[in-house]
Amino acid sequence: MGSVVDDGKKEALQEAHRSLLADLNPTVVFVLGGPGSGKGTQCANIVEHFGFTHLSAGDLLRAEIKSGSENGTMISDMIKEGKIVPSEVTIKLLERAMLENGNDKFLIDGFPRNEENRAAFEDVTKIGPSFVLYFDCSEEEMERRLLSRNQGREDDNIETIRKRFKVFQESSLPVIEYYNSKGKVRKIDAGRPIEEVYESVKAIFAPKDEKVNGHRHTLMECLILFWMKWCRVIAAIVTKISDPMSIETSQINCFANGDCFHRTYSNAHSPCFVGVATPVTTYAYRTTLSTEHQY
Ligand SMILES: Nc1ncnc2c1ncn2[C@@H]1O[C@H](COP(=O)(O)OP(=O)(O)OP(=O)(O)O)[C@@H](O)[C@H]1O
Ligand SMILES: Nc1ccn([C@@H]2O[C@H](COP(=O)(O)O)[C@@H](O)[C@H]2O)c(=O)n1
Repeated sequence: MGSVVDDGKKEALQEAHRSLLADLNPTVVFVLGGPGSGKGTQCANIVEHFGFTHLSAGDLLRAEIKSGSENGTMISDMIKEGKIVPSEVTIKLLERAMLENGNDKFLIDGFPRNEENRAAFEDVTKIGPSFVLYFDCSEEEMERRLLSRNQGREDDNIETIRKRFKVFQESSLPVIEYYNSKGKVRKIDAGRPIEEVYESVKAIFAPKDEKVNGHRHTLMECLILFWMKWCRVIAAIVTKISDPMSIETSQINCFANGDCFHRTYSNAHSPCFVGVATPVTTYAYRTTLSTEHQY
């Protein structure tokens, strides 16, 4: 046990860390879903393509046990029982990991696991998630995955798995419902093969700028085409005035029909279709408002 002075120093250091983190004001995405729903697997993909840092609360707790910390035994006992470790411990680990890493975009996987986790994190760090990625998967499928995970985890046995499912239903789902009531949940059907799940994940993380720029660029193309066709008509009219016999009907037709411009943007799911029509061009833009992404 530390002295009062040591405790005071630790508190001051903790406060300094908090204020640094608040200044950093990182983007945080909470990644939630039942045990074995594929959170870690998909986080690895997101890290690779979207520059986030993956922080798994479970991994941090397991590392804390290995480090020989004074909380090690308590954490180990909780994990074996599938119980949720007190927020204070997990939040300190998360804060430290965020500061040490230095990135400003984090996927926080497996946290908040209950209402206490959620309220304490927001209260202490003053950070709210940009959104919550929720991997929805049946217990049957999750059980199958966990029993064949083979990573030597002490909690991947049928007895503990059942306890973890119960904790997820009773404590974690209400957190997802809380964020859903704030419009922050992006729900993914996680019962599909890894690549298919990632397609849905990707659609959520794809930078909006890319879509906006793509949109502008296409509109610009439309305007250029439109302008070029007017130039050709004007040229044809001028030619006709100067030499009435020289014009070919194709010069007029190409304006009316030849280069109708169709461009669609789509990514598979239920599309919302927005079309803008001009006399000579049709510009079509599809955005995906996949119902899957709404909780
Ligand atoms: N879509 C999928 N289809 C089949 N197997 C999958 C899929 N996603 C992940 N898996 C496999 O299932 C197991 C559990 O996946 P993962 O560790 O990503 O889940 P998790 O949600 O992070 O679990 P936990 O909460 O217990 O840490 C792993 O062996 C992984 O390879
Ligand atoms: N916020 C959290 C996250 C995890 N735990 C404990 O760790 C176990 C394993 O978590 P995974 O996300 O790696 O599956 C979990 O069952 C809890 O015991 C926690 O307490 N709090």
